[in-house]
Amino acid sequence: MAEVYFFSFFSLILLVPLSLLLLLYFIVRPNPIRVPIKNRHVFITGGSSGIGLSLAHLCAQQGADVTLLARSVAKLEEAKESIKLATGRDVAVFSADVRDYAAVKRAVEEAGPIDVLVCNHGVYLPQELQDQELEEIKFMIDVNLTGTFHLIKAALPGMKTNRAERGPASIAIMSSQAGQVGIYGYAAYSASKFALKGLAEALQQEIISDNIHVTLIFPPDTETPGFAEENKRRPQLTSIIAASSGAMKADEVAGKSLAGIQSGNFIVSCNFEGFLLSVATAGLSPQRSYLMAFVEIMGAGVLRLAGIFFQWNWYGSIEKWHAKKK
Ligand SMILES: NC(=O)C1=CN([C@@H]2O[C@H](COP(=O)(O)OP(=O)(O)OC[C@H]3O[C@@H](n4cnc5c(N)ncnc54)[C@H](OP(=O)(O)O)[C@@H]3O)[C@@H](O)[C@H]2O)C=CC1
Ligand SMILES: CCCCCCCCCCCCCCCC(=O)[C@@H](N)CO
Repeated sequence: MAEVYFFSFFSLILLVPLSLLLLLYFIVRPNPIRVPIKNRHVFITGGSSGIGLSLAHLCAQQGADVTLLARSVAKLEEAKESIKLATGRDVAVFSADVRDYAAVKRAVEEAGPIDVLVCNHGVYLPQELQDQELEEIKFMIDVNLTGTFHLIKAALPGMKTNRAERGPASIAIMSSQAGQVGIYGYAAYSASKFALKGLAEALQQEIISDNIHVTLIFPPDTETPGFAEENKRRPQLTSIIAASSGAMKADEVAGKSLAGIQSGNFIVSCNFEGFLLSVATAGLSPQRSYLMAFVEIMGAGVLRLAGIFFQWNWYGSIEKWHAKKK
């Protein structure tokens, strides 16, 4: 009798999760992959400042041929010099606006076939939608979303050429934690960053057979020149809600990003809150890791509850803020 209980106890707390793990081990897709960086052509937009610049340093340190694209020539030259000084490596730079498809195409063609494309450029101008000028709304959509389309469309033909001999390639896209959950003051910005997830999921299915792997990165508030500018105009409630996730240094975010790209992870989170967010918003995204798939399945209910608590807290802050204003 005791043995029967013993067995059913074990089958419940051990056998069930173990068979789930085993099942996941066989069915997760796409299959796990490594994307090498050394001696490969890494093309980074917005590589002249902040997260992109940190990432450029890291890639050059690891022996990649780095190309940077941004608008300001002065900032590009400064970045080029700082990377040469730190790593001894020459970096190619192109001045173009990602909103200008012809200019992007010219730069990408001149730069030569890309192995790792990092769409990191981005602009963020927080404000309540009611008060925000349409021009600023369109600006964020045009740079963050349409600019990313421009880049990928321009780069794909070169990335596909001779891919079999060149090994696995990567397209990494910089979203934001505000691309996983809508945040006060970010109506346009969040929309532009959420949209990147749809783009990434669809694109991965289209290019998996070309051995090109998509990575979506979701940083929290990060200390960069752009963030310093943002802080001058950020609505108080935006800061209060965004503070639910700890701020990071650009170097830390770049480190997480590069590790995620090299592991071919579809979703890359950067801090603990980001990890919780990625489990809470796993949805139908591809998952290469059977362990992460397991965590997502087990965590789904609990993290929905955590999410409800976060909203309770945020709506509490909003209520208090309005009460104080009166
Ligand atoms: N810092 C943060 O708190 C967070 C940032 N992110 C995202 O990370 C990315 C990088 O942010 P961060 O490092 O703060 O950015 P910065 O503002 O410090 O730098 C932005 C970079 O993008 C370039 N860029 C901007 N607009 C264009 C354009 N139209 N065409 C070409 N290049 C452009 C800039 O160069 P130039 O101006 O010369 O064109 C610069 O190199 C963005 O996508 C951002 O949304 C996500 C979460 C948090
Ligand atoms: C279920 C568990 C939930 C876990 C915690 C959720 C915390 C969410 C905080 C979101 C912060 C968004 C910051 C955006 C930063 C950004 O993009 C700007 N700096 C502009 O670039």
